[in-house]
Amino acid sequence: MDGGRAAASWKKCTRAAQVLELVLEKPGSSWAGLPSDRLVSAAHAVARWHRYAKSTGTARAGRDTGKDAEWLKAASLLVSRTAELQPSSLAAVCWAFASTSTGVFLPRVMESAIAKVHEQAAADLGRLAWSAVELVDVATARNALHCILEAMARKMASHPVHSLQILDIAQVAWSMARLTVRSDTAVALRQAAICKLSTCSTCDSRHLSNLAWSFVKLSCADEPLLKHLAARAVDTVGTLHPFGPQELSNTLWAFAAATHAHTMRDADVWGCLNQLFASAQSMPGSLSGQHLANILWAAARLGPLGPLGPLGPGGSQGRQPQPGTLSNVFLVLGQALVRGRVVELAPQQLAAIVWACAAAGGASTQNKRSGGYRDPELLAALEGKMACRLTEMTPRAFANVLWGFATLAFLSESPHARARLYAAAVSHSAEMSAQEFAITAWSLGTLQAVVHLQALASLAATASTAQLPSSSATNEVANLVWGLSHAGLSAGLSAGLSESIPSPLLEMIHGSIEGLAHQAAHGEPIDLRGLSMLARGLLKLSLRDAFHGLLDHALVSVPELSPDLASAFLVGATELGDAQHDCERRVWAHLGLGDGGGEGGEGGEGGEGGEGGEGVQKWPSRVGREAELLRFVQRFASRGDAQAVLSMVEAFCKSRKLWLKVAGSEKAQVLEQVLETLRPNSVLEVGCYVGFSAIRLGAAVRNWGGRVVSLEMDPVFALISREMVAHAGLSEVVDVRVGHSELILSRLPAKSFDMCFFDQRGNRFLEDLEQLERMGKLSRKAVVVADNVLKPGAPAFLWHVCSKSQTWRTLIVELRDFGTCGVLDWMSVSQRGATRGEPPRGCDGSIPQAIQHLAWQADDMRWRSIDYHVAPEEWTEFAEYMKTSLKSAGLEAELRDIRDLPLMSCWLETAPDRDTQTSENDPRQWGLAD
Ligand SMILES: C[S@@+](CC[C@H](N)C(=O)[O-])C[C@H]1O[C@@H](n2cnc3c(N)ncnc32)[C@H](O)[C@@H]1O
Repeated sequence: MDGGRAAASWKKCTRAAQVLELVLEKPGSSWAGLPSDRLVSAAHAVARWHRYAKSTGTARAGRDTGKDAEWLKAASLLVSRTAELQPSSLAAVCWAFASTSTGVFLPRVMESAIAKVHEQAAADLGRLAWSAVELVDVATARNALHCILEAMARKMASHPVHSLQILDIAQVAWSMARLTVRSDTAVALRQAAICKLSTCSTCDSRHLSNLAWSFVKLSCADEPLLKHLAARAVDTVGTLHPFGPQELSNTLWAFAAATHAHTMRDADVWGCLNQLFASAQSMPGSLSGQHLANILWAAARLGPLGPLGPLGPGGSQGRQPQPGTLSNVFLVLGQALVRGRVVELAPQQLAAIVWACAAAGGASTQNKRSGGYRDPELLAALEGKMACRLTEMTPRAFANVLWGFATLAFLSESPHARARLYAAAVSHSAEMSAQEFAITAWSLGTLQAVVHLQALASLAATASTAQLPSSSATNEVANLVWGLSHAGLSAGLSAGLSESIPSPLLEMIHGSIEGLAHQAAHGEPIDLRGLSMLARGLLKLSLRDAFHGLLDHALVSVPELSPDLASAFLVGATELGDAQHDCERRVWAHLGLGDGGGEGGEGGEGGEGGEGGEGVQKWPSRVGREAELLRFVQRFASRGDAQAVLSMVEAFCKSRKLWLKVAGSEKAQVLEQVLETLRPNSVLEVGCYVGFSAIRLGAAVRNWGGRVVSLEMDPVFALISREMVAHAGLSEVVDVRVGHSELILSRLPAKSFDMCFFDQRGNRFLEDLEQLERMGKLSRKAVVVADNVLKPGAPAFLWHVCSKSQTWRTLIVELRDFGTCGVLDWMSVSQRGATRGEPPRGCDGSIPQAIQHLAWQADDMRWRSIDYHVAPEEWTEFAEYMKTSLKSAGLEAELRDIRDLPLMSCWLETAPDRDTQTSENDPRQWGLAD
């Protein structure tokens, strides 16, 4: 408690203290001789003293009034005299009993007080309501409160609202919220509160926080109430009654939980919340674990557009965040937790904090994007505490914790601890709601907890229909299906898994697909991310009918397919090979893009005719500059001249001062060097974009009869690439395939690759590499070249190929990125089949925490660069941070001068050992024209 308030309370309590000493400590005091009104005053004084001692935490009284023999004597005397007491005395005695833990006497006096409820003044009704909460029997408490509310309603109807005090309103509303009593009186009370708040000059912070908390709990905190509360709260900050820890925690919780606060975005309300967060940051040591949990939850829930603004880059680059920012709230309060408060947390509070950390940047179960506050020390502390309380966690807490850990990509370093948490979550899944069940499936899939996912899948087989998502909840169905499908994929089981899908789940999937038409007809928003997850999940589970149904319905109901969804459809359409449904053509037509050029075909004839000419493709506006690039190339590079196409792409970037995400300049030299040295016959590229590097790879391997497969998840880019490749005269060498690597790697023709170029999202590098290895799609001495392994980075992949796996030998080359004002970057060149020395000690196969953290930061930065503009200086700072952090993990560039590149030829073992010589150059294996 702060000094100001303590002093004020002290003054009020001086008399109470005197009475206490006089009455309770005087030996031989005779209660029986006191008249009833004196007894009531004494009870009042004792209660006041008790409350004061409790709230200040001072045990000055050194006594627990609830057990004090003298007080108990007085209390029982009061009970025996209830018939003599006036209504207001009855209310005072109830209040005294409720305040002094002498609840055993409360029911009788309350009964008498309720019998005279209509004679009570408004202030007494407030006290009575407050006291009713202390009744042990909840039904009796609710009945009493209903009587009090009725009396209050009458009072409000017959008296001017001004006659009520804020305290009376707050007490009644608080009691309703605590006892979950719903009544129309709540609305009248809210109006009375608004009226009082608009006229009173200062308010006690306790009343404000109680009003906010209670009306939000009663679901009737409307916009005017929140605005008035915020205005009074701002006046209160800095007065004798500033917000203490409990008031801060309750008020911030209430504003975050009130749906209006999210939509109204009122500058005054935001200003008030900002001040309250600042107060919380100024007193981390006074906040209990519960307060910290509430405040962090509120900070996350108010979202990146909230009073504290978006989660800044501070956390992701090891910078100290600015005061008054969301990152700083998490930093300051997170440190308070790590420094000892975690031990106080109940399981639900632990779960709320993990959830808050993950949701802080705007991630939700619908949207896993950048952000989140990922402090490994805090997460490890929370996880450690949770490990001791697993049996007390509710199913909801498990779902929240797993979602948080999956979103923050936090895997405990102890496989044992991890497995215990997952197993406990699965064992509680039978009691989970549909939403929790679906989120748990998604989380276990993301965390790659294959064994536990399989256990969950078998539980889904016996789950009650109530537990499976309703078919209208597309997002939940998608989370569930995608999560389950991930178990199959990771375990290499995808085919045949469809048989183990329980029929209620199948019905639900079909129901949700059929619901699309209804959603579209009623103008309800369609969750495209959910649909693409569902499409990928169905494909991986080989649920052909459902996939077909989804495709058919989506083509009718979704006006614009997202690239992700369209590419999943195209992968599936090719696989279904269903001429009758003509799926592939319909998807391309839906994208407004002719027939998509077919597999490895020449693509649509491009731009010789110039803008608007016949046969010219009309590209979607989102690919404006890529379409312009294609027209530029078609216009200025001679057809069939691959080198000219490459030069024109670079010229286009220079002339337009544009940065295109292509591996040009020094990065191109690394590719050339590997190609020349290794002369690979079969090359796989993941991430084709506009085909720039695919053309470079194709032009090289054509010299020795090799082939290139290049994967692109965005169908429109894939089509542009095909046109670029065709213009370069390489359609017979380069096969551009549409699809996300997650889906398409397993669908590539049965052959192995001598060289791979990874240029997709860095955090997929490792997953894709492991999948290729599992499927035996790499030749024995295959080389994997990976781009952007410093900026934004691919730490988990680097750690795997440099430190963990014994089968890879890696050279890291430091160079300048193409077109970003020369920001530093790394490319890695890893060769398979070369054994290195002993594995690092203690290496049990799990990714070290420091690497996991860097991987998450890399992903965060990548998303930020997609969502917002990231300036070159910020990239430079990030690259430096990554470099230092990777160095601490033992990962460093060995080749720093691009002129030393020829040295690579000594390092690479040439003439890769090929496993499948026979089939490699059969064009039919590649889906290319003969
Ligand atoms: C950096 S660009 C590739 C540039 C290209 N390699 C070049 O140098 O010309 C990355 C591309 O990869 C695609 N992509 C990202 N993740 C992918 C994945 N998992 N599978 C297939 N394509 C992916 C993106 O759509 C994007 O077009």
